[in-house]
Amino acid sequence: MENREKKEPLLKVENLTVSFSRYDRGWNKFDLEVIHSLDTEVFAGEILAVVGSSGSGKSLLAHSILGILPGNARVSGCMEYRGSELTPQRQKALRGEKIVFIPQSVDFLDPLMKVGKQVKGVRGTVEKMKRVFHRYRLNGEVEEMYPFQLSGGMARRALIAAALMESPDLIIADEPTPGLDPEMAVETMKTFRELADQGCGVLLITHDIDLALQAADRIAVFYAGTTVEVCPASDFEKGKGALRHPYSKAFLDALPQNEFKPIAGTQPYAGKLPSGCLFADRCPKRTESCGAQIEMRTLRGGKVRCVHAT
Ligand SMILES: Nc1ncnc2c1ncn2[C@@H]1O[C@H](COP(=O)(O)OP(=O)(O)OP(=O)(O)O)[C@@H](O)[C@H]1O
Ligand code: NI
Repeated sequence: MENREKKEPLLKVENLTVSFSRYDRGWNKFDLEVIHSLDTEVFAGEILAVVGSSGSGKSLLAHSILGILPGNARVSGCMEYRGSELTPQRQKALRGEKIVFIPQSVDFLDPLMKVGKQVKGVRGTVEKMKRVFHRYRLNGEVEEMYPFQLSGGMARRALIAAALMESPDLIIADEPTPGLDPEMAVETMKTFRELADQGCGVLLITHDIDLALQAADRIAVFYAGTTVEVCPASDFEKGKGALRHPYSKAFLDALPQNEFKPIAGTQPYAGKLPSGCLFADRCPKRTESCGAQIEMRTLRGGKVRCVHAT
């Protein structure tokens, strides 16, 4: 990945903003901005893990790229795939074929269609399906079952299997491992690594930082709907000192395997965001300069959105 800077990314998201129209108690319409000035890049051959607390905008980023946001969502900013704009037409043409999605919710399975048919999809072959079924320990009977007959773990494996039936260039996996036994979770990461080594780009959204560290090349940290840090995965392994943003450091400290020390306060609500740094009210380094708009900047081989990071 040394030449990454010189290469063109497979996927580029720049200045993405997503808002939802809502109605308040007086039936006045207002916009709730849930993603703000978000940038992400995924290169061919790499796994980028996206981490961050619940509600930080990870799934909405995935849905924006795929073009599957609900009708009341408004999107602005720039998304490019292989150097040209990812228009709704292109999203539709690429979705499920060159850009595959492993959704966070197993509700994405069609309840009225047999699992085998769904996994095989339109273009898959029976032979390939049998191979993928075998790899994900789904036996022949599962083919004939309907989603409601599957356990949570089986449904999750079926979603992964369905994505692997295609020959994707970009895989977007939204929390693919909860409900899987550890062995299957490792198998899934192995599959992603193999696909990345063959030239795919993988955007892996996860709460499981250990798993992310095992698999990912780079890590993007989200907070309250924006990217606060992007860095090589090895920086997370080195520990707090190698990280750049105070939130990334606090996130690492809060993990059970570390100090298990939660950060005081809560992530700000989308309707009540502060004007400058979104983390300022919980940040030990806060000063007056945090009240201004903070841009992402390059620092020590990564990127950070903080004026104090060194
Ligand atoms: N359809 C919607 N209408 C209004 N707000 C929404 C909608 N979908 C998501 N949001 C809000 O957008 C924010 C980001 O949601 P998102 O699902 O992307 O979070 P996430 O990082 O994936 O969280 P989790 O780790 O829990 O999956 C949340 O505050 C959520 O409440
Ligand atoms: Ni999510």
